[in-house]
Amino acid sequence: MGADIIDGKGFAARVRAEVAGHVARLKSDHDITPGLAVVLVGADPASEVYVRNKGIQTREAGMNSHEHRLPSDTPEADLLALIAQLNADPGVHGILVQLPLPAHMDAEAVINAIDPAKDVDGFHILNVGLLGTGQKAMVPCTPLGCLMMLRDRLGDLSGLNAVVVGRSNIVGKPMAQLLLRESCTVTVAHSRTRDLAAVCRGADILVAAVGRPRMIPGDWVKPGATVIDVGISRIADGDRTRLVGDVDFDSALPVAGAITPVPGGVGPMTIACLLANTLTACCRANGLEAPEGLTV
Ligand SMILES: NC(=O)C1=CN([C@@H]2O[C@H](COP(=O)(O)OP(=O)(O)OC[C@H]3O[C@@H](n4cnc5c(N)ncnc54)[C@H](OP(=O)(O)O)[C@@H]3O)[C@@H](O)[C@H]2O)C=CC1
Ligand SMILES: Nc1nc(=O)c2c([nH]1)NC[C@@H]1CN(c3ccc(C(=O)N[C@@H](CCC(=O)O)C(=O)O)cc3)C=[N+]21
Repeated sequence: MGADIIDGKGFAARVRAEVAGHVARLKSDHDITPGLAVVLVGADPASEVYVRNKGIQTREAGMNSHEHRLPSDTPEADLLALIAQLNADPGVHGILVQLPLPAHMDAEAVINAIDPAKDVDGFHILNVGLLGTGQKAMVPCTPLGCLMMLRDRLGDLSGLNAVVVGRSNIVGKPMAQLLLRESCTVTVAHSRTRDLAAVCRGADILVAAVGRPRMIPGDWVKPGATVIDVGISRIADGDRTRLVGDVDFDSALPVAGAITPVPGGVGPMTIACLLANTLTACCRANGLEAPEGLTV
């Protein structure tokens, strides 16, 4: 026995192909090409990799990619001016400002300056409120990707015990909202949670979004549970480095029913969902129905 390894990389490739199909039809039927603008402030090497991958995959899906790189000492007013320009640009349907931002910037103010209809990260307060009240929202990419994998694996999620470890605005909280919408019984755990091991052992669905390498051992996993590992940490491995998740994969594998690997799990789905959200935003901006299955 042993868990099925959920192939996020393969799943993401299928989602991107589906997006590309819709993009081609938007072009042929309506002469519209979705456009995604990604803004990177500063030169964090990990962010550079993500932004480059996003650009490549955006173009592969047939969309226009607009990359804006600003120096780390850019005044906040200049970033807000760029956002205003992108908000007004009819060729830009999605705007993503890579986080974290430099400390001198007010990330909340920056995010809330984005036109909510173009907020493909789903971080704007309007989208957070729409999601929380069950209305049509832009849904954050990482939780959306996790939900797609869970639905694919489990079908109906209603009544299942879901534990989300982590309560950030970008992963933990929106993940909990989505699971609640699916009628799971949701527990959100965090750094103050008492007896996290016992809480995790009750989970039919365990989503780990903490950022502490391999903090969840196999004996915290309920036998047969579906484990979604969002965490990505770079650790030393001899004289090289490698990526690991929040879950200790080797000890969880014999216990879980299914588990996402790191890398190759949630990460690729995040980018695929960013493209899906850009397509959704573009359709809605043009008064067209967004394709089903690519959003909630
Ligand atoms: N695969 C992907 O596409 C993505 C991956 N990530 C990765 O996911 C991870 C989480 O990211 P993010 O949500 O932004 O992180 P944050 O640092 O914003 O949040 C971490 C959360 O983990 C909680 N936490 C910290 N220590 C513990 C502990 N010992 N026990 C239980 N909970 C704890 C914190 O609790 P408290 O609130 O009490 O401080 C907090 O709620 C990171 O590794 C990040 O790199 C992030 C985005 C996308
Ligand atoms: N506004 C904003 N939106 C984000 O969605 C956002 C962000 N800021 N800041 C940083 C985090 C992190 N993030 C990842 C996306 C893809 C992978 C990914 O594709 N990972 C590959 C590995 C990539 C590698 O090898 O480094 C994998 O897990 O297989 C990881 C992490 C999006 N984020």
